[in-house]
Amino acid sequence: MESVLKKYFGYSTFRPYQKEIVEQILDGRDCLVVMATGSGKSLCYQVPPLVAKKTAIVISPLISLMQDQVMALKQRGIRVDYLSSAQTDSSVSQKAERGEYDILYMTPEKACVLPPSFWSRLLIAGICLLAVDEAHCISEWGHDFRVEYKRLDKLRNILSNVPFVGLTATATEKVRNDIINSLKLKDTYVAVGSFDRQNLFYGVKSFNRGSSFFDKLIQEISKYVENSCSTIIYCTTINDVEQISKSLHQAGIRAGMYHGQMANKAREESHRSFIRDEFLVMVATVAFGMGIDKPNIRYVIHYGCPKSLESYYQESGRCGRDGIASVCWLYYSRSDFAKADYYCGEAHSADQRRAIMESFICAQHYCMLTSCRRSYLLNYFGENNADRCGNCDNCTSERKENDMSRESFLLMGCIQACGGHYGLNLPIDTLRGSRSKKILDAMLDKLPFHGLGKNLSANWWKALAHQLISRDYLVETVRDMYKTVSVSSKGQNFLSSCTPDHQPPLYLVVTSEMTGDENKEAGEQDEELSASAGSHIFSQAEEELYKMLLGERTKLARARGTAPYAICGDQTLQKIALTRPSTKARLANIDGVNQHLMKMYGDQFLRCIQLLSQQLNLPMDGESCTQSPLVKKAAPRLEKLTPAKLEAWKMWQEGGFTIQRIANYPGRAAPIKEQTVIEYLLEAARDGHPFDWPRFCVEIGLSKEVFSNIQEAIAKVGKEKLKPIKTELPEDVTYPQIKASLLMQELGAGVLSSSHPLSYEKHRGSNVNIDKQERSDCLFQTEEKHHTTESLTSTGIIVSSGDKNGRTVPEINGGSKSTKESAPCNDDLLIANKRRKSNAPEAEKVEFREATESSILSWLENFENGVALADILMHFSGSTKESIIELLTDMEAEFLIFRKNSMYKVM
Ligand SMILES: Nc1ncnc2c1ncn2[C@@H]1O[C@H](COP(=O)(O)OP(=O)(O)OP(=O)(O)O)[C@@H](O)[C@H]1O
Repeated sequence: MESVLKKYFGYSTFRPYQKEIVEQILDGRDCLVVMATGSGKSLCYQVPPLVAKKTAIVISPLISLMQDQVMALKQRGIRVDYLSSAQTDSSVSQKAERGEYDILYMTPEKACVLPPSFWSRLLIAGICLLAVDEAHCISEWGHDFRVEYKRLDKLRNILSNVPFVGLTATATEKVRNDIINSLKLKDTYVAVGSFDRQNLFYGVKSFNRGSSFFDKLIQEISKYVENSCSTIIYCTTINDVEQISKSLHQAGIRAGMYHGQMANKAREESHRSFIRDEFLVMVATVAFGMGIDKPNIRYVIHYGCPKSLESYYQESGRCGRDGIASVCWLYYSRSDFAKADYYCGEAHSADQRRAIMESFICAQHYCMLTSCRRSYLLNYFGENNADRCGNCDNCTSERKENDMSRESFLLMGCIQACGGHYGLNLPIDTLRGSRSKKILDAMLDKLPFHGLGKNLSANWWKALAHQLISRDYLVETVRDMYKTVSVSSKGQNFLSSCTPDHQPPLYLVVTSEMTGDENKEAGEQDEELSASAGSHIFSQAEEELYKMLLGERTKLARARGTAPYAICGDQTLQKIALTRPSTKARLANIDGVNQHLMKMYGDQFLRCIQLLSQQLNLPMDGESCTQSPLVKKAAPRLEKLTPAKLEAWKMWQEGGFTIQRIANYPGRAAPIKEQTVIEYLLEAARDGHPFDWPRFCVEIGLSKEVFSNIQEAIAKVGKEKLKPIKTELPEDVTYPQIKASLLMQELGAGVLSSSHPLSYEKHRGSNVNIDKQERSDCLFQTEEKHHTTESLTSTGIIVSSGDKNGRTVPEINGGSKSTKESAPCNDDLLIANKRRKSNAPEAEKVEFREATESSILSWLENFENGVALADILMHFSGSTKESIIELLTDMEAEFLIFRKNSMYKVM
């Protein structure tokens, strides 16, 4: 599976859940996959056909979406096509029947009208799965119901033994059950991932439509365009789409339009040009939503409050799908909130109308929120999250708070006095002393609150009301088409502790609506983020190189008639700009570089990298930054390490040596302490050098349990001093373990994300010499457990020592001796032995083996999880180090092997 992943997609690791899902599908099990937008659901159905060498059928709701996917997959060397009314090539169907495709996309309409003979022939040729993408369309409870989806159950009878897979990014419990029932899924493996899109910044602003707002918006968008970043502006009306497009054109920004009243051809053309980066801004209605799969959209603007949080999540989910930090701003004005009637017009029943109203109210609350936006969004989808995400406007900006106890008392008191029968307008008008007919008829002018709030604007009071709603002092209830506002029990408690002269303090945020600064801050906050998607990880020259590479990729794509992102992703180009590989092997090892890319454009890329790097005076094969460039928070310091530290780090990270081996390395004048080696390594990690945390945790015995104990101790006594932390912990917890935990905490997202419970479950086994029990609960575990220590004792041992040049020289040790007794410096061999599959040859015979392409390949095949360079050198001791490395390099460039975490594996 991993070989397929690297070979076709260029990635060396699966994202959370992907591997499990692929395994289940390959086992023939039905699956329901509910994972965030952009989380990589497609890969779950794209990998199995390449592993099983049978066709995958994918049902997809939109022709344009299928065409995009087909275009991108073809660039990966995958045999793929689609069937729909738009398909002009009549041979596709026959080729499909002969099993000539890895993946065949089709619309639900097409799937339902294909004759039984098509399916029986395909069954004979071999089908490995039927995937239903955007599966929420099957449910009337979903926000995008499509009646044709309901008829897909017919296929279940025809393809009774083929695993069915439903995939969606938005599905409530009700919708999930609907999908399972409608598709007749059996014994379903349900994978529900987090909805959190960590790389997205969420922000909201209220605004006044007008030229000053437009000017600011255009300035903002220009910055993205200058940095070759794509933007989508979602509007709620066609009128807005046209007006904004016009303003952009007048400002000299090329932008496309997409809405329901455009002719099909014009819409397709617009979509096509955007996907191909022919223009970088798309102004659209929600018609341009589901399935838009351009990975490098950096900015999504909502111009007006969306109709529901579901659609907001879907549309903002088009942003940053490649995982690079991206920005979503929502601009709303109060007039948007009056659109409830308009949206309710779509309803077919009273229930549906209520559901639409409720969704719309939640979207309004999202707009007015003063607390963490991500937390609110995730809660809405039933997921708990920390109170503050640190990556939304409410978490990042310093908000001024004032004591608004008197105003809250007046507003809640007035709402209460009005009997809780009205929406917000009437109580607020009463407070502001209105003498309108409605107020006089209801005798609200007789209330003691009448006129007490006339010094503040109606919008000010509404902004206060929304804060009180979001803090549960007030509740909104939908009755038929109307909503009413009343005081909650929390609000009652507050009121009962108030007198007209005294109210307990109630600090609330002073929002821009309260200060009347609506347009002042439009888009200002993300200025830093918008400057350039990758600028924080680049030097100036590297940034220049990155932009040049983007340009070269565009040229290449135009020449091939495809989209630039289909050649390779922005993230891959970022890594190329950072590392500037000089050889095919180094280029091939970059995440996102697949075999097809190497074959088609490898030489061209290498020439271009070399030329541009020379122009910019950048050395080739620069230091790579493995801290994810996606999350802005953890930018590496990359300070210079002393030679001793750098050497230790290189031996460990690149050479695959253990800490013990480095401490006792024979080439050293005198051994150093293992603890010193650990310090060196931690320093390298802190300085942003690539670092294999899972292996490190295994080596220092930092289990999940120890890690959480240390976290608890830190929470209790702080992190300033080590001693108090140590005192809090059981005696066997070591200082290195504490230091490593502190550093992991400090480095944050990039490191700790891998401690997700699932990745912990996934990473079993170990490649170092610690006992079985210890290994079983390590925090980060990287390898499968194939061998126990016991099985090693029967193995013949080669003890390695090194000559002055660091070359390994084999020595013979008795075949029956225990590993532990036999050698202080045989860790590398232990690594290899432990990784060997149970059917691997029993004993190492001491021979001076020669390395050839085939001898290396056939030996590596015995090691499912790969072999470190040191092991390979030791095993093929009949060849020189240089010749072995040259061979490995060639094989890597040819995609015969691949290197992951310093281990070489057969592809
Ligand atoms: N294991 C991986 N490593 C790196 N990138 C990946 C991996 N899996 C998927 N991706 C990339 O993530 C991006 C989003 O993936 P994909 O289109 O499958 O998302 P999705 O979950 O189907 O989203 P949506 O529901 O919004 O359509 C793609 O550019 C894809 O190539």
